[in-house]
Amino acid sequence: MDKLKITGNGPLNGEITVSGAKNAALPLMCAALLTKDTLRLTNVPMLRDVKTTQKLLQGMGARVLTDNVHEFEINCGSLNNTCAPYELVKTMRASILVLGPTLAHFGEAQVSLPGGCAIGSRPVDQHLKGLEAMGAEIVIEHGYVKARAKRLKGAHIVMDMVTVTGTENLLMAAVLADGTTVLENAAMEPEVTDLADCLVKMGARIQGIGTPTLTIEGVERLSGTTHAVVPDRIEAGTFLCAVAMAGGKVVLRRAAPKTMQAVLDKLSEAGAIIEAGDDWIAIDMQQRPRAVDIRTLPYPAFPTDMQAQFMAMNAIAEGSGKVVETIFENRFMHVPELNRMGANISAEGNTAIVKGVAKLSGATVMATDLRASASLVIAGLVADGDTIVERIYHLDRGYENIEQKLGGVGAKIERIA
Ligand SMILES: CC(=O)N[C@H]1[C@@H](OP(=O)(O)OP(=O)(O)OC[C@H]2O[C@@H](n3ccc(=O)[nH]c3=O)[C@H](O)[C@@H]2O)O[C@H](CO)[C@@H](O)[C@@H]1O
Ligand SMILES: C=C(OP(=O)(O)O)C(=O)O
Repeated sequence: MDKLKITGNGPLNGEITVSGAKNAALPLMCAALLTKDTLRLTNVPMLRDVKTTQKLLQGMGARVLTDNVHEFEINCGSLNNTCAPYELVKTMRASILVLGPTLAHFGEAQVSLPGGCAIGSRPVDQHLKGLEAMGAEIVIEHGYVKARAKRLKGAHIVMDMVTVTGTENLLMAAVLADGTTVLENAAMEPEVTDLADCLVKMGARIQGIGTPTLTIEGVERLSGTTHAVVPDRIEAGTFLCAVAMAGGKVVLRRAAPKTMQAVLDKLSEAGAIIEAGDDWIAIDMQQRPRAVDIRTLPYPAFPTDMQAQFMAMNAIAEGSGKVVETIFENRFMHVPELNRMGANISAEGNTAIVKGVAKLSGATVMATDLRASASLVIAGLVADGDTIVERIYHLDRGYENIEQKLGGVGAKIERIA
């Protein structure tokens, strides 16, 4: 299994191009299930999760053409199977995103229940509750969600909590429903907005995009379109943390600074000089970072997907920072691994206190989720000696060419097969 070897190598300088967002690309690929026409997506990141979604759609009978760089053409005109099997769902929870569009377009869907994962139990009750409110008959049998509805009906749905994929699933279901659906307490994440914008281009009628109340007037059919995936704010944030830790001056190209204000504010608070234009962000860091307090919350507040990376930054910062994780109940797996590298972090419940140390020391570490793995990679950039990050298939789920991108700005990082 591949590993990454990272050798602490001083400041980072140069430019990095940000990829399209994983968390936007996956629902957008599933949106192709809503039309018989071709959906053409550009700026798709080449990631393991994208390949898994491709396999999932192909297994259902979709035709998927890709240049294997960043473009996909997906046509679900001859879909012959409405099932998402356990073998694929277990490797990628986002597979649940086929449920809403498949049910809405084909009148039935079977999706393996995703189950828990390393960061939490992650139930999908809100997805199911919303679809039932729209008239779907749902049973759970043999580990599968089996849903049926001749045509979904518009409904007024108030979600119990802010759920990103829950909002996306119900939005994709509602666009083809009979009548008007109101989704309240909807997620406002930029990836939800990106999906909604693409659906509108396909002919959907959606009001309130980017707000917590989405009003969707169902239409009879949607058509194909071309859509560019929004830049990945989490990948961009990860690189900014790396520079905040290692020092240096880096410009991120093809970024979307408007989608990451909370993260940019925290980096400024840590002492980084941040400048940004429409599609670029420059970071200049010439000092040791100052520790910052963070509390994860739904967008536009600080994202849970950046919590581990900020924990790594706090680990070598001046002072101490309090990190509160309010989204997932088990998202501190990086704590013991960072401590193995010499960090001083104590965690209890959903709160971690990070006392900054002057230096980390390289070690062999591993993580069982994506962002935890990313935090270990950037910690390795500032540790003495070599850090070996094992089990990097997690990283490959969400980062495109991370070793080339960081290597391009001066990091010493290599993949060991
Ligand atoms: C593919 C994708 O976009 N993944 C993102 C998405 O995950 P995902 O959409 O799975 O996360 P949610 O926003 O749904 O989860 C938020 C919280 O709600 C809970 N919940 C959710 C649905 C539900 O039916 N019942 C329920 O209890 C979850 O367990 C969690 O505690 O948003 C998360 C929160 O920003 C991010 O960390 C993930 O990177
Ligand atoms: C938790 C994440 O992804 P997923 O929802 O795909 O597990 C993530 O991107 O950090």
